Amino acid sequence: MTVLKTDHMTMRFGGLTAVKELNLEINQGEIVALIGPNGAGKTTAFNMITGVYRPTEGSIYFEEKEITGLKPHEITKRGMARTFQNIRLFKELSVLDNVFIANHLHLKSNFFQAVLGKLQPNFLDKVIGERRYKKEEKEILEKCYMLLEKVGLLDLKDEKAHSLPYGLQRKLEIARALATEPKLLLLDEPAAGMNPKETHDLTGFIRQIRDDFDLTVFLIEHHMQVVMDISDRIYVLDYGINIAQGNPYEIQNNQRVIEAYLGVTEDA
Ligand SMILES: Nc1ncnc2c1ncn2[C@@H]1O[C@H](COP(=O)(O)OP(=O)(O)OP(=O)(O)O)[C@@H](O)[C@H]1O
Repeated sequence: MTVLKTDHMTMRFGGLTAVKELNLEINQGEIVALIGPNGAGKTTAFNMITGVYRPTEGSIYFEEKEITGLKPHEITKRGMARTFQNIRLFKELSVLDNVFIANHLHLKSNFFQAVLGKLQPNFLDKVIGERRYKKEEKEILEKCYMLLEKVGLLDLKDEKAHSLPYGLQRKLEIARALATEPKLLLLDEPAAGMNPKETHDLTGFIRQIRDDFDLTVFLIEHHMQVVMDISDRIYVLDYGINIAQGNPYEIQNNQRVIEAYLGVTEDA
Protein backbone atom coordinates (compact mmCIF):
# COMPACT_ATOMS: atom_id res chain seq x y z
CA MET A 1 0.00 0.00 0.00
CA THR A 2 1.12 3.57 -0.67
CA VAL A 3 1.46 5.20 2.75
CA LEU A 4 2.44 8.66 1.56
CA LYS A 5 1.95 10.28 -1.80
CA THR A 6 2.49 13.86 -2.87
CA ASP A 7 1.21 15.16 -6.17
CA HIS A 8 3.02 18.22 -7.54
CA MET A 9 3.50 19.50 -3.98
CA THR A 10 4.82 23.06 -4.20
CA MET A 11 5.73 25.73 -1.65
CA ARG A 12 6.47 29.31 -2.55
CA PHE A 13 7.69 31.94 -0.11
CA GLY A 14 7.11 35.21 -1.99
CA GLY A 15 9.31 34.96 -5.07
CA LEU A 16 11.21 31.90 -3.83
CA THR A 17 10.01 28.43 -4.79
CA ALA A 18 11.34 26.33 -1.92
CA VAL A 19 9.80 23.08 -3.24
CA LYS A 20 8.59 22.71 -6.80
CA GLU A 21 6.09 20.11 -7.98
CA LEU A 22 7.41 17.31 -5.81
CA ASN A 23 5.96 13.85 -6.48
CA LEU A 24 6.77 11.36 -3.74
CA GLU A 25 5.45 7.86 -3.30
CA ILE A 26 6.38 5.87 -0.21
CA ASN A 27 5.18 2.33 0.36
CA GLN A 28 4.33 0.45 3.53
CA GLY A 29 7.45 -0.70 5.38
CA GLU A 30 9.97 1.22 3.27
CA ILE A 31 12.79 3.36 4.61
CA VAL A 32 13.11 6.31 2.24
CA ALA A 33 15.51 9.25 2.48
CA LEU A 34 15.15 12.81 1.26
CA ILE A 35 18.56 14.36 0.63
CA GLY A 36 19.98 17.48 -0.95
CA PRO A 37 22.36 20.35 -0.27
CA ASN A 38 21.59 23.01 2.37
CA GLY A 39 18.52 25.03 1.48
CA ALA A 40 17.30 22.46 -1.07
CA GLY A 41 13.80 22.39 0.45
CA LYS A 42 13.88 19.21 2.54
CA THR A 43 12.51 20.66 5.77
CA THR A 44 9.92 22.65 3.83
CA ALA A 45 8.75 19.36 2.27
CA PHE A 46 8.45 17.80 5.75
CA ASN A 47 6.59 20.88 6.98
CA MET A 48 4.02 20.54 4.20
CA ILE A 49 3.57 16.81 4.74
CA THR A 50 3.05 17.26 8.50
CA GLY A 51 0.66 20.21 8.14
CA VAL A 52 2.95 22.98 9.39
CA TYR A 53 2.66 24.66 5.98
CA ARG A 54 -0.19 24.37 3.54
CA PRO A 55 1.27 23.77 0.06
CA THR A 56 0.82 26.64 -2.34
CA GLU A 57 -0.05 24.06 -4.99
CA GLY A 58 -0.45 20.30 -5.19
CA SER A 59 -1.87 17.62 -2.93
CA ILE A 60 -0.77 15.22 -0.21
CA TYR A 61 -2.27 11.79 0.49
CA PHE A 62 -1.74 9.66 3.57
CA GLU A 63 -2.90 6.06 3.24
CA GLU A 64 -4.62 7.10 0.03
CA LYS A 65 -6.76 9.80 1.70
CA GLU A 66 -6.14 13.45 1.03
CA ILE A 67 -4.62 15.35 3.96
CA THR A 68 -3.68 18.60 2.17
CA GLY A 69 -4.31 21.53 4.51
CA LEU A 70 -5.06 19.47 7.63
CA LYS A 71 -3.64 20.79 10.91
CA PRO A 72 -0.55 19.06 12.40
CA HIS A 73 -2.54 17.49 15.27
CA GLU A 74 -5.11 16.10 12.83
CA ILE A 75 -2.32 14.54 10.80
CA THR A 76 -0.71 13.11 13.96
CA LYS A 77 -4.06 11.52 14.86
CA ARG A 78 -4.21 9.80 11.49
CA GLY A 79 -0.89 8.12 12.24
CA MET A 80 2.02 10.33 11.23
CA ALA A 81 4.71 11.47 13.68
CA ARG A 82 7.94 13.39 13.27
CA THR A 83 11.08 14.45 15.00
CA PHE A 84 12.75 17.80 14.46
CA GLN A 85 16.16 18.96 13.29
CA ASN A 86 16.36 21.05 16.46
CA ILE A 87 15.40 18.67 19.23
CA ARG A 88 12.13 19.64 20.93
CA LEU A 89 11.89 18.15 24.41
CA PHE A 90 10.61 19.36 27.77
CA LYS A 91 14.17 19.79 28.94
CA GLU A 92 13.42 20.25 32.66
CA LEU A 93 11.17 17.19 32.81
CA SER A 94 12.31 13.62 33.29
CA VAL A 95 12.83 11.21 30.42
CA LEU A 96 9.72 9.29 31.55
CA ASP A 97 7.54 12.40 31.81
CA ASN A 98 8.56 13.45 28.31
CA VAL A 99 7.23 10.18 26.89
CA PHE A 100 4.20 10.19 29.22
CA ILE A 101 3.07 13.60 27.99
CA ALA A 102 3.47 12.55 24.36
CA ASN A 103 0.71 9.99 24.94
CA HIS A 104 -1.99 12.57 25.50
CA LEU A 105 -3.32 12.25 21.96
CA HIS A 106 -4.34 8.72 22.78
CA LEU A 107 -6.05 9.32 26.09
CA LYS A 108 -9.70 8.45 26.12
CA SER A 109 -10.65 10.40 29.23
CA ASN A 110 -9.83 14.05 29.43
CA PHE A 111 -7.72 13.82 32.52
CA PHE A 112 -5.28 16.56 31.57
CA GLN A 113 -8.15 19.01 31.48
CA ALA A 114 -9.47 17.57 34.73
CA VAL A 115 -6.07 17.95 36.35
CA LEU A 116 -5.95 21.53 35.20
CA GLY A 117 -9.30 22.16 36.87
CA LYS A 118 -10.99 23.11 33.64
CA LEU A 119 -13.68 20.45 34.05
CA GLN A 120 -16.25 20.51 36.82
CA PRO A 121 -17.64 16.97 36.72
CA ASN A 122 -20.42 16.01 39.13
CA PHE A 123 -19.55 13.62 41.92
CA LEU A 124 -20.41 10.40 40.06
CA ASP A 125 -18.58 11.50 36.94
CA LYS A 126 -15.65 12.45 39.10
CA VAL A 127 -15.43 9.04 40.78
CA ILE A 128 -15.79 7.19 37.48
CA GLY A 129 -13.39 9.61 35.84
CA GLU A 130 -10.76 9.09 38.53
CA ARG A 131 -11.05 5.33 38.26
CA ARG A 132 -10.66 5.50 34.54
CA TYR A 133 -7.78 7.91 34.95
CA LYS A 134 -5.97 5.47 37.22
CA LYS A 135 -6.49 2.59 34.80
CA GLU A 136 -5.37 4.69 31.87
CA GLU A 137 -2.42 6.09 33.78
CA LYS A 138 -1.26 2.57 34.57
CA GLU A 139 -1.65 1.47 30.96
CA ILE A 140 0.19 4.54 29.73
CA LEU A 141 3.01 4.06 32.20
CA GLU A 142 3.42 0.47 31.02
CA LYS A 143 3.51 1.70 27.44
CA CYS A 144 6.09 4.38 28.33
CA TYR A 145 8.30 1.78 29.98
CA MET A 146 8.02 -0.43 26.91
CA LEU A 147 8.92 2.46 24.60
CA LEU A 148 11.87 3.53 26.78
CA GLU A 149 13.10 -0.04 26.82
CA LYS A 150 12.88 -0.26 23.04
CA VAL A 151 14.98 2.87 22.58
CA GLY A 152 17.43 1.89 25.33
CA LEU A 153 16.53 4.66 27.78
CA LEU A 154 14.71 2.77 30.53
CA ASP A 155 17.65 2.98 32.94
CA LEU A 156 17.68 6.76 32.48
CA LYS A 157 13.93 7.27 32.95
CA ASP A 158 14.33 9.56 35.98
CA GLU A 159 17.06 11.76 34.48
CA LYS A 160 16.15 15.21 33.26
CA ALA A 161 15.93 15.32 29.47
CA HIS A 162 18.57 18.06 29.19
CA SER A 163 21.12 16.00 31.10
CA LEU A 164 21.19 13.33 28.37
CA PRO A 165 23.92 13.38 25.72
CA TYR A 166 22.68 14.70 22.39
CA GLY A 167 22.43 11.28 20.75
CA LEU A 168 20.20 9.99 23.55
CA GLN A 169 18.02 13.11 23.38
CA ARG A 170 17.40 12.17 19.74
CA LYS A 171 16.34 8.70 20.84
CA LEU A 172 14.02 10.23 23.43
CA GLU A 173 12.46 12.34 20.69
CA ILE A 174 11.88 9.16 18.71
CA ALA A 175 10.27 7.50 21.77
CA ARG A 176 7.96 10.53 22.07
CA ALA A 177 7.03 10.22 18.41
CA LEU A 178 6.37 6.48 18.83
CA ALA A 179 4.07 7.21 21.76
CA THR A 180 1.51 8.64 19.33
CA GLU A 181 1.42 5.20 17.64
CA PRO A 182 2.39 6.32 14.14
CA LYS A 183 2.29 4.30 10.97
CA LEU A 184 4.62 6.74 9.23
CA LEU A 185 7.60 8.19 11.11
CA LEU A 186 9.40 11.23 9.70
CA LEU A 187 12.89 11.80 11.07
CA ASP A 188 14.59 15.15 10.44
CA GLU A 189 18.34 14.53 10.59
CA PRO A 190 18.43 11.71 13.14
CA ALA A 191 22.24 11.44 12.98
CA ALA A 192 22.88 15.14 13.70
CA GLY A 193 24.92 15.53 16.85
CA MET A 194 25.49 11.81 17.27
CA ASN A 195 28.98 10.54 17.99
CA PRO A 196 30.56 8.03 15.55
CA LYS A 197 29.43 5.00 17.56
CA GLU A 198 25.84 6.29 17.83
CA THR A 199 25.87 7.13 14.11
CA HIS A 200 27.10 3.64 13.31
CA ASP A 201 24.35 2.08 15.46
CA LEU A 202 21.62 4.32 14.04
CA THR A 203 20.94 2.20 10.95
CA GLY A 204 20.29 -0.93 13.01
CA PHE A 205 18.22 1.08 15.49
CA ILE A 206 15.92 2.59 12.85
CA ARG A 207 15.46 -0.79 11.14
CA GLN A 208 14.66 -2.34 14.52
CA ILE A 209 11.95 0.19 15.38
CA ARG A 210 10.58 -0.08 11.82
CA ASP A 211 10.17 -3.83 12.35
CA ASP A 212 9.02 -3.71 15.99
CA PHE A 213 6.38 -1.02 15.41
CA ASP A 214 5.42 -1.93 11.84
CA LEU A 215 6.48 1.51 10.61
CA THR A 216 7.24 3.20 7.36
CA VAL A 217 10.15 5.65 7.73
CA PHE A 218 10.88 8.83 5.77
CA LEU A 219 14.02 10.65 6.80
CA ILE A 220 16.06 13.72 6.00
CA GLU A 221 19.74 13.08 6.55
CA HIS A 222 23.04 14.74 5.64
CA HIS A 223 25.25 11.89 6.82
CA MET A 224 25.79 10.05 3.52
CA GLN A 225 26.99 6.79 5.05
CA VAL A 226 23.79 6.57 7.09
CA VAL A 227 21.68 7.42 4.03
CA MET A 228 23.35 4.83 1.84
CA ASP A 229 23.28 2.12 4.52
CA ILE A 230 19.69 2.58 5.58
CA SER A 231 17.63 3.63 2.57
CA ASP A 232 15.58 1.40 0.32
CA ARG A 233 15.12 4.42 -1.94
CA ILE A 234 16.32 8.01 -2.02
CA TYR A 235 14.83 11.24 -3.39
CA VAL A 236 17.24 14.08 -4.13
CA LEU A 237 16.24 17.74 -4.02
CA ASP A 238 18.28 20.63 -5.38
CA TYR A 239 16.93 24.19 -5.25
CA GLY A 240 13.47 22.73 -4.59
CA ILE A 241 13.53 20.45 -7.61
CA ASN A 242 13.55 16.66 -7.45
CA ILE A 243 16.63 15.96 -9.58
CA ALA A 244 16.88 12.21 -8.96
CA GLN A 245 15.35 9.22 -7.27
CA GLY A 246 16.48 5.65 -7.00
CA ASN A 247 18.21 3.11 -4.84
CA PRO A 248 21.48 4.01 -3.06
CA TYR A 249 23.64 2.61 -5.87
CA GLU A 250 21.75 4.59 -8.53
CA ILE A 251 21.95 7.80 -6.51
CA GLN A 252 25.67 7.46 -5.75
CA ASN A 253 26.34 7.09 -9.46
CA ASN A 254 23.96 9.77 -10.70
CA GLN A 255 25.91 12.57 -12.43
CA ARG A 256 23.32 15.25 -11.63
CA VAL A 257 23.43 14.36 -7.95
CA ILE A 258 27.23 14.41 -7.89
CA GLU A 259 27.22 17.86 -9.55
CA ALA A 260 24.59 19.21 -7.13
CA TYR A 261 26.70 18.12 -4.17
CA LEU A 262 29.99 19.34 -5.61
CA GLY A 263 28.44 22.60 -6.80
CA VAL A 264 29.57 22.05 -10.40
CA THR A 265 27.62 24.06 -12.95
CA GLU A 266 26.82 22.81 -16.41
CA ASP A 267 29.21 25.24 -18.11
CA ALA A 268 32.07 24.52 -15.68
N1 LIG B 1 9.31 30.24 6.40
C1 LIG B 1 10.10 30.56 5.37
N2 LIG B 1 10.02 31.78 4.79
C2 LIG B 1 10.81 32.10 3.74
N3 LIG B 1 11.73 31.28 3.20
C3 LIG B 1 11.86 30.06 3.74
C4 LIG B 1 11.06 29.63 4.85
N4 LIG B 1 11.43 28.37 5.16
C5 LIG B 1 12.40 28.01 4.31
N5 LIG B 1 12.67 29.03 3.45
C6 LIG B 1 13.62 29.01 2.35
O1 LIG B 1 13.29 27.90 1.54
C7 LIG B 1 14.47 27.26 1.06
C8 LIG B 1 14.47 25.83 1.50
O2 LIG B 1 14.71 25.77 2.90
P1 LIG B 1 14.66 24.41 3.73
O3 LIG B 1 14.89 24.76 5.16
O4 LIG B 1 13.43 23.66 3.40
O5 LIG B 1 15.92 23.65 3.14
P2 LIG B 1 16.65 22.33 3.69
O6 LIG B 1 16.91 21.50 2.50
O7 LIG B 1 15.85 21.74 4.78
O8 LIG B 1 18.01 22.92 4.23
P3 LIG B 1 19.00 22.40 5.41
O9 LIG B 1 19.60 21.13 4.90
O10 LIG B 1 19.98 23.50 5.52
O11 LIG B 1 18.14 22.21 6.63
C9 LIG B 1 15.65 28.07 1.60
O12 LIG B 1 16.06 28.99 0.61
C10 LIG B 1 15.06 28.77 2.81
O13 LIG B 1 15.73 29.98 3.05
